[in-house]
Amino acid sequence: MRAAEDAAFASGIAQDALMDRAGLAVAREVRRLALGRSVLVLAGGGNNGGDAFVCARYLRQWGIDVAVAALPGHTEGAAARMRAAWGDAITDLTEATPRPVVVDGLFGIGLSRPLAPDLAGQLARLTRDTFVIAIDLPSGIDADAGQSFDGAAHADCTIALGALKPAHVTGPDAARMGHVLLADLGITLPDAARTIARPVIAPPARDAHKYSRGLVTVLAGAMPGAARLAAHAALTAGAGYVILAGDDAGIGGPDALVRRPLDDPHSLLADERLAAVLVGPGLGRGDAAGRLIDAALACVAPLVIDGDAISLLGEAGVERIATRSAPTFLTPHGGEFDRMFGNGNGNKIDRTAQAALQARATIVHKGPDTVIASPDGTVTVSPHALSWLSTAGTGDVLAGILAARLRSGGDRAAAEAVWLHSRAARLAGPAFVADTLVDHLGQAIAECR
Ligand SMILES: NC(=O)C1=CN([C@@H]2O[C@H](COP(=O)(O)OP(=O)(O)OC[C@H]3O[C@@H](n4cnc5c(N)ncnc54)[C@H](OP(=O)(O)O)[C@@H]3O)[C@@H](O)[C@H]2O)[C@@H](O)CC1
Ligand SMILES: Nc1ncnc2c1ncn2[C@@H]1O[C@H](COP(=O)(O)OP(=O)(O)O)[C@@H](O)[C@H]1O
Ligand SMILES: [K+]
Repeated sequence: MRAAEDAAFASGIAQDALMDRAGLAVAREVRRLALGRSVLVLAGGGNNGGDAFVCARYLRQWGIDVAVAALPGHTEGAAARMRAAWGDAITDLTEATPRPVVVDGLFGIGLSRPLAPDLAGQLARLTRDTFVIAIDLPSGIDADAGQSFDGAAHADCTIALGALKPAHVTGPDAARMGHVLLADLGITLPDAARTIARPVIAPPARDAHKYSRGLVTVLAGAMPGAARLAAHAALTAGAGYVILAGDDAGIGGPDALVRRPLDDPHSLLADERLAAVLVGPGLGRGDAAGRLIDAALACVAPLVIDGDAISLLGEAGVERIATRSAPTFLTPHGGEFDRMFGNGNGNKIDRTAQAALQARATIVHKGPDTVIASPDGTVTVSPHALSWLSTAGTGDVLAGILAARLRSGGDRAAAEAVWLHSRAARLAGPAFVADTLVDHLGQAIAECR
């Protein structure tokens, strides 16, 4: 964001003009959300405070009852000019009284340390039982989502300026922001990371047949129900032909699934028509599992590695995956990710992007803030999954959808799969069972026109 702002300034946009855009964008939302209630604007000493003074000035101009409480500020620069342009009463934070709507313009991306306890106390006093609108970020939150600080503010609505920052979409503080709105400041941004969007999925070609649509083989292990769930999801998400291979794979599941024994995995996986192989759901962690993983890594088809297979491969697996000739996709939850890539520093976006480069694989790092990173540097974040997804088996369904999308989705397969999975969860409503997700995939796909 700072680099993008500097580039905007270098191209001739004045800092005051940019701050005016920011403050005006916030003021418009405050006017809309305040519904005639009186407003208290809190302004910090930096540019976040500058935005706050601009916001207060517009609100006053529009006839809204607005008061300002501020921290001491710089004596020069754009923020100081905005403070001067306010030209009205400013109270000290300690003397301010709460109002029904509070605009938090104390700190944004310039926060460099946790809030001091007395400041955090004042903020808590002024924002308790009020409707809080945060400028860029609730004050006290680390924009890079690298760490969580005590005493940070919360908001009912947060207006992200120019771009979403990592903390808006990932990490524990995303839950403190309320509804996040993005204000376009007209700044050109680098193509760093994107949030997920509804994909476009075309129907099969006129001359499609089951193999052209994709033959998917799912390897079953100790808990065959999980593999069956994944295979059923693959079948429903658009694969032409799904083989469920396992010694105990014959019971249950749709009749359209083709069952095969797993006595010779190498020859099973040598089929040139394979669009994808999936290993991991319910695999178990014994010797048999290790042999299946070896066979899967050795095959020349695109490979999805999930669950137990990721845990079994662990750190030593990274190099083995990186040297595969065909594309590899990993779908770890947080624990599995750490087992393979370590519990390093940095936010989830950076860690996942780094892991994708290391393993030369596309990583779908799951959770409430699923991050998809590809070895070509592309990063997509899915920040709004339904928390009802936190139930056993939903990951197996995702792995199956991904395996199905590889043939037609190519580079976009992982984002397609995550979107369809998330959408199916919404369609399934609250408190669903993982199996039910599969029933809603058809509707989710129908929406992708
Ligand atoms: N560039 C632009 O023109 C535009 C920028 N925009 C806006 O600017 C925001 C970023 O502004 P910013 O960089 O000035 O930082 P900001 O968040 O106001 O805070 C920094 C001040 O707080 C201080 N400080 C830090 N931590 C502290 C703590 N715990 N407790 C106490 N003090 C602490 C720190 O001083 P320090 O002590 O660290 O030297 C510094 O004085 C951004 O989020 C967006 O709203 C938009 O208007 C578009 C135009
Ligand atoms: N709190 C949550 N909010 C949104 N999505 C979640 C949450 N917890 C888990 N999920 C999603 O549910 C799925 C769970 O996968 P996983 O942990 O592998 O479970 P399992 O192995 O039992 O299938 C993932 O797609 C994950 O992103
Ligand atoms: K703020």
